[in-house]
Amino acid sequence: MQLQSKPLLEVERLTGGYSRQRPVLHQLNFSVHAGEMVGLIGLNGAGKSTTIKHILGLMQPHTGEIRLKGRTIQDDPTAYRRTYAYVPESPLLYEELTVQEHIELAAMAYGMQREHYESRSAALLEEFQMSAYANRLSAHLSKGMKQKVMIMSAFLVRPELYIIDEPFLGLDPLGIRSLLELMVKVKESGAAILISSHILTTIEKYGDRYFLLQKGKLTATGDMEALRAQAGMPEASLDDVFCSLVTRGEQS
Ligand SMILES: Nc1ncnc2c1ncn2[C@@H]1O[C@H](COP(=O)(O)OP(=O)(O)OP(=O)(O)O)[C@@H](O)[C@H]1O
Repeated sequence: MQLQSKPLLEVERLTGGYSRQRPVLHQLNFSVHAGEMVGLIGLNGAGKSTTIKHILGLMQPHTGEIRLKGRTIQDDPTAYRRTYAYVPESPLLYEELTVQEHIELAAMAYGMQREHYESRSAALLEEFQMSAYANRLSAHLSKGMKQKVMIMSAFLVRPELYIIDEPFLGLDPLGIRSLLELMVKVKESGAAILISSHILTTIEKYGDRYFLLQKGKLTATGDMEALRAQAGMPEASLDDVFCSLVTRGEQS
């Protein structure tokens, strides 16, 4: 893949976390380009969600800088936030709103025109087998259905960057397939995807590059070939490379 010269997302020397006395992330440097899917991988507690919270602008870096399309969240908070859509690990919905109302809310937050929103939302509801539930209150949805609402809201607004945190666990097989197909489609149309997941066999099939986080530090980055080379395992799967690299990291 030909990478554009200017990355969409730039994370520079990011040190951050929940208290300045005990940072969780240490001097992270990475970038994500338009048209690529990057997998953020690491053991439980490695710092994946904390990294994502910093990128979303929910947490302030202790030191370092995060830029989306060249600007920080301080430069222009609205423009910064409209560049990405976020699918959280656990669905966060307003219990008293319906599926359709949630999707509408996302459209409004991103300033979408009504005609775009209506046709796209109908297509997404169909794709995720949710048309029959469009008017159901979110309080009455199953866990996977709630997750589908978050996914549909993100894909509705067609952002330049999708930030997706562990999406595969609550979804049924058809939902997973729909999500993966959509991810391929938006990537082909030039969007970037930063996805965090422990389901490495799936990530390996779709990812262009991977960032391996260990105890808040980036210990490996690159495509499968680069990771295999670092692990000294020329034919290995991402799963095997991951296990080998993290075991060495935990012992060091
Ligand atoms: N709200 C919080 N307050 C204080 N420390 C936290 C908080 N959330 C997470 N941490 C700590 O930050 C570190 C990184 O956690 P994080 O949630 O980023 O890991 P993760 O890689 O996303 O893990 P998982 O794969 O389990 O989701 C852990 O040591 C965790 O205990």
